[in-house]
Parts: sequence; C-alpha cells; structure tokens
Amino acid sequence: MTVKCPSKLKPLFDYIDKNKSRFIDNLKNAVSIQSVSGDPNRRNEVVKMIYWVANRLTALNATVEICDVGMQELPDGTTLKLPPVILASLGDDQRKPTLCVYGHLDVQPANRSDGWVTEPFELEIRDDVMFGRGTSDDKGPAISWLHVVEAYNAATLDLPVNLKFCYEGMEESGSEGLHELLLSKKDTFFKDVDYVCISDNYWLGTKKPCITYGLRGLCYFFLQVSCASKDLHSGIFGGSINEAMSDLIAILDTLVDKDGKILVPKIYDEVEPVTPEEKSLYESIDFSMEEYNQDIDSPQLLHDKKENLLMARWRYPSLSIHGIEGAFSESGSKTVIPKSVIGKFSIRLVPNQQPETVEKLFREHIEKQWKIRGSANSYTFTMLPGAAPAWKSNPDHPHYEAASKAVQYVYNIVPDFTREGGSIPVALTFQDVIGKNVLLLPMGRSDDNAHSQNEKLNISNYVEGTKLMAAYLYEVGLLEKVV
Ligand SMILES: NCC(=O)N[C@@H](Cc1c[nH]cn1)C(=O)O
Ligand SMILES: [Zn+2]
Ligand SMILES: [Zn+2]
Repeated sequence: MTVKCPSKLKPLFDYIDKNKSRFIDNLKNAVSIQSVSGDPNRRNEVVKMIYWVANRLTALNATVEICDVGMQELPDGTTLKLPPVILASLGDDQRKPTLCVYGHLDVQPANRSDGWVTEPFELEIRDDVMFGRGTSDDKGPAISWLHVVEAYNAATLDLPVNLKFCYEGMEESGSEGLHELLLSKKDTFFKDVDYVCISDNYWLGTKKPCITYGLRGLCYFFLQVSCASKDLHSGIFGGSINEAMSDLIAILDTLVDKDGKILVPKIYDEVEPVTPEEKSLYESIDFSMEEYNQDIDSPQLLHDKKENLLMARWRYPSLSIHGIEGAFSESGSKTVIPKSVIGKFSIRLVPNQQPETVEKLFREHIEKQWKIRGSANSYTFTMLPGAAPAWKSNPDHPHYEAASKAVQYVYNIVPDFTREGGSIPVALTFQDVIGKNVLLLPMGRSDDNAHSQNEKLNISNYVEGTKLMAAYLYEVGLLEKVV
C-alpha cells in the first residue's frame, strides 16, 4: 500500500509538466559546456559550467559564494587552478529544517569516436531519451533542484526548507579541494544543515525507483614502468632489453584473477562479515540479473545468484584495470617498444577498508612482485589524490521515510532501499563533518550509460524526478530540525 499524494503538491507537478520543454532546453545548454574535469585543457569549460549554474542561482535570489579551493598538482608536476565550488543559500527561517543538496557539474570525457551514436556534447532527443554527456551524471539531476525552486516560486508556495547548495566541478576526478572546504565551513555555512541529499546515482534497474544508503569508496593508482629514454624499434632492440610494457602487464596480471578475486594479500581482512540479517535484505530487492546483463551483453556474469551479484557490487571490494598511458593504441600496426608506460587501475573500497592501509598493501604487493619479476627496469607507484573510504548510512532514519513517501507520491510504488558500487567521496565527508543524515535520491535508470558511450536520461525520469525532488522538499519540511 502506498501513501496518497498531498493536494498541495499538485500545482508544483503541473508547473513541472508545463515547463518540460524549457527544462530540457536548460539541460541542452548545460550539456553543450564540455566540463571534463579530467582534461586540464578543458578546465575553463568546468569554470564556465560553475558560473552558468551560479548565475541561475543568483537569479533565483540565492546568496551565492564562489569558493576558491586552491591548486591541483598534475602528474607531470605542473599545477593548475582547481575550479571553484558553489556554496549557495536560499532562506534562513529558524522554524524550518535546513537541507543541503550536493551535485557535480563536471563530467567524464567523451568522444564521438569512442562509439557514440550522437555528438556527446550536443543533447539529442530520440523518443523519450535525451542523449548527451552529463545528462544523467550529474547535470540533469543537479539543475533539477533549481527547477524545483522555480516551481515553488511560480506556485507561490513558500519553500518548506531552508535550502543550501554545494556544487563542485571535480567530482569525476576525486573531488580535490572539496573535503578541506567543507571542513573549513563546518561551523559557518554548514552549521545549521539538518539533512543532506545527493542526487548522483541511478535506479537499480530500469523500472523501479530506489533510495540509496551506501556507496563504495575508491583508491586510484598509477604504476609507471620505464625502460629507455625514447621509443624504440622492436627490430633493433627487441630481445635486447627488458621492455616496460611486458613488465607492466606482468605486474598488472598479479592483481586480480579471472573470477574477480583480488590477489593482493590481506586485502579482504577488514571487510565486514555478512550477517544473516544482511543476507535476508537482498532477497526482497527488486533486481533482474537478466536485465542487468541484457544492457551490456557480457558473455557471462561472475555470479549466478542475485544476492551474490548485489553483494559483489555493494559490499565487497573490486579491482578494475582502466588503461595504459604511453602504449601504442591507434589503429594499424606499429613495431614500437614504448619507452615508458603508466598502468592505471583502481579498487572500490567497502566499509572498514581505509585508503592508507589499502595503499600500503598494494605497495608491498607490487614491490614483492617486482622482485620476483627480476627486471632491470625501474617503476614508480602512486595513489592519486581524492582516495576515499566507503559510505554507509542508516535507512531506518526518518529522513529515509520522508524520501520514501515522496517516491510514493510520484511513482505510486514503495521504493527499495539500495546500496551502490560507485563512489561519491563527499557523502562520507558530509556524514562525518556535518554529522547529519545523508541520503541519495537517484533520478536516472541503471541503463543510463554513465561514464560510457551514449550516456542518456529518459525525459520521463527527468520530469518525474524533478517532481520527486519537489515532493521530497515538502516531506523534509515536515521533519524535525536536528540542530
Ligand atoms: N556518479 C558518481 C560517480 O560517477 N563517481 C565517480 C567518482 C570518481 C571518479 N574518479 C574518481 N572518483 C566514480 O567513478 O564512482
Ligand atoms: Zn556523478
Ligand atoms: Zn560519474
């Protein structure tokens, strides 16, 4: 049985429906800004995107602060200014609870040549689907909070909460600078915050909304192996030296086996044991392994039971090898021995695992494997800034009940409470620094292709998701103030 939607929300929902085309146009403009945080050459685009949103917040009468968060040190030793972070406030009524919403305005890289069917930075609509980088992760959800404020204003309804916005431009590159900013603003901007909401993840499937109370953490590593001062002809030098690429591949091959088991000793030591209560949680979750695989077309999933697959995504660490910089990767054949290559891999962390401990285990493992390999070459091993532990909240908190009611008003279904395998480092900072309940309210679907080719957001998710945010604000307004 679901709860009935309060009539007060009707004018908001009507406004959102009526203004759908304009909201889509706004997203089209946002997508056209190529705010790729991982590309130093497009840093000005990230800054442009930050100001694009800041100006809109100002137009909504928010008090907007553009916060400088310092410099980024790039792997080649040069430095680059980090994009500023937006901290904005709307309302300061001591009788209302204060909600802080977080979003990120940067995106993952995307090139048409990667296999996109549309131009990644030009929003293209096909039936109910809007294709474009950032539509789902995270420009669509981030700008929807602004549309919600607009809807409340247009319906001449007082905002049910004091609203604070924390929008950054480096999430896809480890949220550099953000943690320190939050710490420095703990007793000022964040002092009165009662609840935190992040809309930056996805439904577990394609049909049923969910509310998310856990994320994995992340450590990202670079392993560089060098063998010469310049690239070499393999006909002249092949067989005469230890090759950097062969050494790198040999070491990468010692990290994870074909069943996904991480081979670094002691890596599973800290992982929380599964309790019978936890096991029973998975049974009721609405999740189809067939649908999950149908979308990606993998020859075989590593798990044959729903529970085991969900546990592998939510509560066990996983290791992925992402790429090799410096390796020949163009089409055609080139008989080259690369002089130096950088292997890039990461591990998703789970509760109890700490980045410092994990880094130490990896460093020791690589040192040992390098000795076994016995190569004459040299290597450097680095953990990138922004490593973060996992985050887990308490879904029995009234904040989660409020969000569940909001889902029921819009979708007429009781949502599942889920965890997710991705990482949003700031979720834990909000929980630890602000000490308040954090909740993830996803807008998009599991098949939105975040980080992949043909990222999309369904128009229906965009529109109903905006209504969900409006209904959620209403319900949070009914909660107790915490401070
Ligand atoms: N929508 C959240 C997300 O995609 N987070 C990234 C975070 C990241 C990327 N590189 C470093 N951190 C993720 O990969 O989970
Ligand atoms: Zn995101
Ligand atoms: Zn992302």
